[in-house]
Amino acid sequence: MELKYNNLDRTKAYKKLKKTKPVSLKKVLTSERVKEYVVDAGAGLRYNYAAKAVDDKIIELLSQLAVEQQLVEKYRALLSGDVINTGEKRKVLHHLQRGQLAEDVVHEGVNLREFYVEQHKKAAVFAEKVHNGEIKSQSGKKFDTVVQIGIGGSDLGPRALYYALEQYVMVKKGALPLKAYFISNVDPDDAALVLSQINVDTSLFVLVSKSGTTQETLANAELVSSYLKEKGIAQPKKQMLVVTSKTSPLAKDPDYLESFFIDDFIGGRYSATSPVGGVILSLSLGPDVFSDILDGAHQADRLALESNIRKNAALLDAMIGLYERNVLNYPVTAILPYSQALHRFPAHLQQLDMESNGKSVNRYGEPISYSTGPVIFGEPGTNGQHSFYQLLHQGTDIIPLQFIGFEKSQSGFDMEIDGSSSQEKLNANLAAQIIAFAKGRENNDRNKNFAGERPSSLLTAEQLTPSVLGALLAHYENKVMFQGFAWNINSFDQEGVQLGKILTKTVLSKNPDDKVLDSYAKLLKVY
Ligand SMILES: O=P(O)(O)OC[C@H]1O[C@H](O)[C@H](O)[C@@H](O)[C@@H]1O
Repeated sequence: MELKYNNLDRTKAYKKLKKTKPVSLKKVLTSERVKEYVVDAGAGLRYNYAAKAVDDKIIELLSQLAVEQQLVEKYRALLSGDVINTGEKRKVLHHLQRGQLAEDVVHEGVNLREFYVEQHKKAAVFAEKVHNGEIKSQSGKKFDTVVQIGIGGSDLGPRALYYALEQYVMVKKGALPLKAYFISNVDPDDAALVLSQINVDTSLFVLVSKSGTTQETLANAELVSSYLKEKGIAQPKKQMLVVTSKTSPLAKDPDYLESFFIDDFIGGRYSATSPVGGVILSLSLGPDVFSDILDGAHQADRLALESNIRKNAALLDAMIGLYERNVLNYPVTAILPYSQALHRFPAHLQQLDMESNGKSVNRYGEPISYSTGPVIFGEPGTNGQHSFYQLLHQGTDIIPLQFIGFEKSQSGFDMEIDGSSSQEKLNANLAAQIIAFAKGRENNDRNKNFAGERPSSLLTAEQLTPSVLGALLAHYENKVMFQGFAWNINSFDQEGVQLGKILTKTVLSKNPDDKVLDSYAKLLKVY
């Protein structure tokens, strides 16, 4: 099928959506709807949209929009290796890291699925050798710690996934194969704190940079190397692994203990299921756990091919999000996991969503006249309830909410206090919030009045397991992708991060040609 890339405001369905009347949650949210408005999101994850301000008519128009913008067809084209990242003229192949859904993608004579599988296997074999003591530290000891040095996509996804499963693996395996730490910020206090907490003699370091040129990561690698030398480790690179692309300056250095490769077709924020996440997660949690994450992600990727919007959780979530952004004009979306293990997951989604869809030009570089990606933020519940929920309930803006919740805890550590377990209390809070936001409560005292009509969705599963986590990760990646297609933007480049990098260089050269920049640099004692 021939693909057409049209701006959102040129579609018929969008014009019809603009004319629809808002749906009242107080009227439509029934217990039947809670049971019916559910879609399988893969690996036991379910997307419940009963408390979203949509009805059958709006969903039908969202479905028409998805058809008109050829969203699933564009996803298929992406899977087949089309150059979807038009800005950088690149294929977009993160899905291929976790399984094949289209014909082989061959680039310059290389079957890329085979290349990705080979790198995953290499990471698994390496991790096993570290775990069984075949690969030891320079002083002949077994490694017990792994530290990732990377930033942005080379940090946020892997870090969020590690914390999401740390407890789960400790309970399942009795102990973590290796404990993981992360150094990302060029703020020297970040590295200092991590280094003060570990035994460097038994620590492996994973230097992760797709480009191999990121200032913060290279500075931290040097900082760590010199610290290791100070601590008597003669060859720091022999305790360091590299994850990078084959074309990066880091790829050529044979002194590192081992190197793992990705390619230009895996965007940083989409790289958690590549060796960027795979090396540290295989070392810290085990290759079996990483493989289950890939499996869950693949299940979600497969479901995202479904053309019926009511059976395609990522597509439905994407289109409801678009309706909230472009028709209801809500500028922010909150991610609220009722799971402490997901405490870094909103931070990952901030990059995933905002770096992908924070764009003002279409894929051809032409200005667009409608809103694109929302501001994303979030914190786990119930902590957030005691922090910013005041604004969510009674603030002047309506902020759509994305709840995430699980029936069971990961640890099983719990007891009944005042007639309920802590897990029951957690989920009672979650259920209560959904209703409080949707239905509100009238009070003659305006200060105590809850207007309600604040929409939310709920992603839920029995437990946060590796495969559920993989499905959750892929669900959001695919949601962001579908929204980008619908807005006709390129979700896979990030030119917006460049200007700051360029100006930083001019400051560090101690001679910026902008006088105001010079004043700020002096104020901050850069020179
Ligand atoms: O992996 P690297 O090449 O070091 O890149 C790390 C990060 O830095 C860049 O500035 C981009 O904004 C991110 O998308 C990227 O993930």
